[in-house]
Amino acid sequence: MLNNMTPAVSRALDYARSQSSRFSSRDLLVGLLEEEGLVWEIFEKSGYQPGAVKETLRQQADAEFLRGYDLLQGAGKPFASEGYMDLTSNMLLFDLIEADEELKKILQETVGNFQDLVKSIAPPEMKAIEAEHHLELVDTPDHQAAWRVIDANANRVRESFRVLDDYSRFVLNDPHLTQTAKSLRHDFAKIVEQFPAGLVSSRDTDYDVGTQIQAAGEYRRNSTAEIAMVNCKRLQESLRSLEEYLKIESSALGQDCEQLRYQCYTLEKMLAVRQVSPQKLFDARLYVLLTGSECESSLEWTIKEAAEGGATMFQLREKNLEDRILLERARAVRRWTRETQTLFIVNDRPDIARLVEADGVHLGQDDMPLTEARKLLGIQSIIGVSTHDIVQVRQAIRDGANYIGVGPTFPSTTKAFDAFPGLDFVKAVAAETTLPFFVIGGVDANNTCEVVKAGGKRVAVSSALAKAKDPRLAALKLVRLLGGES
Ligand SMILES: Cc1ncc(COP(=O)(O)OP(=O)(O)O)c(N)n1
Ligand SMILES: Cc1nc(C(=O)O)sc1CCOP(=O)(O)O
Ligand SMILES: [Mg+2]
Repeated sequence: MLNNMTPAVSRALDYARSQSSRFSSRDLLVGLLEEEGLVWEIFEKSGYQPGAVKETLRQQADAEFLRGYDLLQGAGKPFASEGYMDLTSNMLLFDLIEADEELKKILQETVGNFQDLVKSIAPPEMKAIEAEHHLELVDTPDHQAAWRVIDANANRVRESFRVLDDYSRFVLNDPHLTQTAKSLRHDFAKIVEQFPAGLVSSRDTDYDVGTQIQAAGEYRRNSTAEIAMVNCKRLQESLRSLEEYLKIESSALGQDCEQLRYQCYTLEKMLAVRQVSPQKLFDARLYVLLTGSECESSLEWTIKEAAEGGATMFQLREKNLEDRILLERARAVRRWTRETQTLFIVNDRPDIARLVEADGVHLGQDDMPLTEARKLLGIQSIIGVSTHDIVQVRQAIRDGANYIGVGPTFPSTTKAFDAFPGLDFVKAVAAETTLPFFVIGGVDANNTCEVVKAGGKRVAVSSALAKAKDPRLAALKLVRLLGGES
């Protein structure tokens, strides 16, 4: 075996030992996957679901596998000739798969690309894999104390990430947020992989004066949303503490924690925006964009009729009015939307939205940036963003949009476009996020079924309602096609 092992391998070994004194190769592999670091990433890149692999392995009978100690005897041999000094987690993975036929068979039978997996860990490609670094554990009382703090906070960070992962996945059901939380968790695992191998020895729970002290209310939460927010704060505080105490050991790792903390603020913003958005936004199916001069009849009548037919959200989209007239019109629309108990969004203009106490503003890619508009309007206002590709969708989510417009889907008589991302874009957004999104651009009763088939649950329309002789009936039809109640 190579002379030393990296901290990740050492922790995997600790895990295997904790399972049984006669631990098996399976326990070692589960230990490597428990790290959620390099090995996890290798599995993921090879098309496996590492969490599922871990569960499959756990369910196997222990007797089928080789003894872990036997396997460790020769571990890393193929790599030693390449000049490697330490046994790293990907070397151990290679040895496990090479030596244990049972493990190999299970991995071949599990969904994923076994060939890719083997290729990515075979010795010649080793140099392409990010090297693991690790710090020395300096053995003075002060350093030991610092490492105790670091170890405790690393555990808090891992735990909080797990809570946020679960919230994004099981409460919000959101692929984009789940992926974001997971990728931050993996970034953190990469930082932890660089901690010294003997770190667990600085853990001293028996003498930890904090284990018996509980803050009042620590066991009481009122909602899953509160749990998520509390854990966002806990995560940030723990990262801050890590950042400080790591400065004694490695300024680079301290900076990594700082960067991660900033990314966690973004995650918090993305989660918080779901919680403050009014229920009416989640319930909205039909969103109507209106320009006074484009309405077949008066703006007031169109709003009231459309609301009777089931439209629950209106946007005042005036492109050519002087500010005084726009302000006056926006005030009137605010009155009518209050009367109909519908949401009112002003297009393009956060200042007008604020003055008339609208529910929010809609911003295009060339309008004021969302983050600036948020400063004017605050967290309680709805801010929607137009998106035309998936990169813009991801950015809008990161910036804290309450909803997005997704289009143009079909040719429109209201606005001319050169390109149409169309229904493929709708499908991509539906697979990416559970943030409310409105399919827009030429949507009417003739194509709403296609929108629904592509995964759209909400539409934003202009001419289909503004030009309708009977906006109430037109709204009713669209809402029915969307599968909602009118
Ligand atoms: C719901 C919704 N989606 C998209 C738009 C378009 O906004 P933008 O790209 O800024 O274009 P204009 O409407 O300002 O011409 C929208 N208004 N509403
Ligand atoms: C203003 C606007 N923005 C779009 C976008 O895709 O960003 S589509 C669009 C026009 C919507 O009107 P109609 O329903 O009459 O086509
Ligand atoms: Mg605009």
